[in-house]
Amino acid sequence: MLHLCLRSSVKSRRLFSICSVKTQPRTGGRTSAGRICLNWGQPCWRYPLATEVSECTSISQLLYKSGKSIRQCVYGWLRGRVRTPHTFLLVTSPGLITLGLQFRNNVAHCEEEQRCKVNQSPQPVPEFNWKEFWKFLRPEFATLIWAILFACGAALLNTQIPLMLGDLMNGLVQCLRTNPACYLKAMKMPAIKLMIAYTLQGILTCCYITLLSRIGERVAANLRKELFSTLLRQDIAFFDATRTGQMVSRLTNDIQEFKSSFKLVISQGLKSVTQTIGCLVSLYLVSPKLTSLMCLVMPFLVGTGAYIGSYLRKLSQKAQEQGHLASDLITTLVQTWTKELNSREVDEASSMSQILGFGIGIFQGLSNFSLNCVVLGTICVSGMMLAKEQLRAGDLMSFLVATQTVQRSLANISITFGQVIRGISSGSRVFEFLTLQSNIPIQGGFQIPSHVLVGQVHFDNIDFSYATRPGQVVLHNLNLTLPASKMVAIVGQSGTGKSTIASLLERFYDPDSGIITLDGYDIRTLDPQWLRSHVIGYISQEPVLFGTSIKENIRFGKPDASDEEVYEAARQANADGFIQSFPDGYMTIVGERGMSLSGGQRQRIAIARALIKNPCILVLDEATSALDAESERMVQDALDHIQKGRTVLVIAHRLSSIKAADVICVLANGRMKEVGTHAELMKRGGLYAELVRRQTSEETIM
Ligand SMILES: Nc1ncnc2c1ncn2[C@@H]1O[C@H](COP(=O)(O)OP(=O)(O)OP(=O)(O)O)[C@@H](O)[C@H]1O
Repeated sequence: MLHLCLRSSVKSRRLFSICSVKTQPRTGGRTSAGRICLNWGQPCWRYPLATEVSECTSISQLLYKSGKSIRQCVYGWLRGRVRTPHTFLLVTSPGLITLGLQFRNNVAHCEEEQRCKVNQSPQPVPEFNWKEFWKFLRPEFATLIWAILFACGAALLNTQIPLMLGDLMNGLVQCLRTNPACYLKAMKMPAIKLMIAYTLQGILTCCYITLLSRIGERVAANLRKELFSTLLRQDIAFFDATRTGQMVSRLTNDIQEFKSSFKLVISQGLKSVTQTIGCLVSLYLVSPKLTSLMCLVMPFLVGTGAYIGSYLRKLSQKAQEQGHLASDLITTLVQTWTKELNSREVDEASSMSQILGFGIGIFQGLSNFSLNCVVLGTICVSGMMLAKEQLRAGDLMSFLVATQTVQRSLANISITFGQVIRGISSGSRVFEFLTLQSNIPIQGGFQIPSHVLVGQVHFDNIDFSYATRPGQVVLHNLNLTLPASKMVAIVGQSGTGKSTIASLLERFYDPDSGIITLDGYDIRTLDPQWLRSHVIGYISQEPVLFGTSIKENIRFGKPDASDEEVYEAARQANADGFIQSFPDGYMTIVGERGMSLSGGQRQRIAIARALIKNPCILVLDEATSALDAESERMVQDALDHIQKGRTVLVIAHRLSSIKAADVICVLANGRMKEVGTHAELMKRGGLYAELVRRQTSEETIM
């Protein structure tokens, strides 16, 4: 068995397309029938050469014939005559090896990024929802097909341009050798062809980039709108469990990343793959010998570059983290101005950045050096071939331009691989939120006609825990009745579940067991939107005002309210006086979250907002506890005034404000401990009496 490799002294130019040949030698260097092995490292493709080999008289003849045979095979395959993937693999395998290396590096890098993200938040990355993606892509599908066609067209033209350049050069050399006067004539046709190719390529590039950006932007805008309305439809339990930053990140970063990846995969990925394959075939057709040399060198160079690149990326990530640490420290120091800026973190960040700079310098220097060596090597080898007339000057030019196109395309494919993985992760996160279903619908259900609505509420054997803390039972077997048009107060120590009762009544959450009824109807059968916007008026300790005018803030309670209704609600809430005293009156802008108003003024606007919907049930959740004595008196006056004729649930810390309640319920550890009027509970001398006694003595001390 004879093994010959590329570095053999055989001179035939066609032999460089083969890596090894295995034959059965006869005597005297003659060969018998055998196989030629197209071998790139490991034995892989075998191409039988029985007839030709049997005619060979020497190894060199055999090699010559085998090279020719493979070339014929390539041409044959290109013309669709030979149905074998062997030759295709021969041409593309070095590229595939290179891509494999780069892909491995990119995947490793992305996995690392993923691990970092996972470390920050223990959420696993969900699966990409192709069905959901298709819903958004379908309206743009026709445009997408055009974009793909244009991108492939541009790529195919790119593969032809080096060959055209070669033709131009060959024509030119030929003309200068034979008859320099015919220079213009010789140049004309190839130059026109090239011009057409350049123009077409430019138009196609412009078309596919425009179309892709149109598709990307439309899909992203639709995703954003749909995601936003899906988030709005979620119940409060979802917002308890999800960080605001996480939602904002999905609405902005993830959609942005997904859009960029989508565009990049079509524009760069598709184009680069087409260009790489096309140019490799062109290279082989121009010179199999030079192509084989290139294919030996390139995987090594690109692979090494990819390894160094991934090391530099890691280094850059570390330098960035160190930079963040240093800037956090600087922020702290700037806030306090206490210490000298003489820290290890800052020095560490500086030295890491310097190492990174050194690494980048080495990398760039090495890549410039090696790529220039490749060009020089190609010119040297091709110079010999030129001298022996095995190659023409134009072929050399085609070869160099096509090699550069392949290099660029391989680099782009490598970037695209990483981007695909990042895009799929971002898309998965977006679609995960898009397909969320709320446990409590935002609207839909029965609405009790207003003429029969009396506002009697009953909590029957309620058990409840928050989903985010399933181990902590907040309400145990709670029974509570809010009689129609009466005032019920709930008191108890902090954290006993008072506000939770109000949240259950508004149906922000559903109880784990038990049932809450309004006029005998289970509130789960009622329309939640109607319940919140027409039946219940909720006034909390910290009212939320929007950064718009006072009038709009009040009207928020009833969007179709007339100006007169707004003024009437403000009068009932004791707010009209101070609003009129402002230069802009009802058009006064309240500032972000109402910060340009006092606490008492904010609270009275919130009361007016609750009143404008004329609710049948009023929930006052520590509505006056954040106010000073004067503001509290004014707000309390407003509250006393508006409570008449409504069912009122008061949650209060200041027990003096609920003495007049029809029923006072004392809650401890989520259980109802005492129920009665102020007088009854004081007489009983239990928990309520103890709370009153403690609060009175605290107030006396103050
Ligand atoms: N969204 C939530 N997720 C998880 N646990 C919660 C949530 N809201 C309240 N809790 C917990 O439920 C328990 C009852 O809270 P709740 O706000 O109902 O108490 P409270 O009696 O109104 O207290 P305070 O008088 O201080 O307002 C507390 O232990 C609280 O930590």
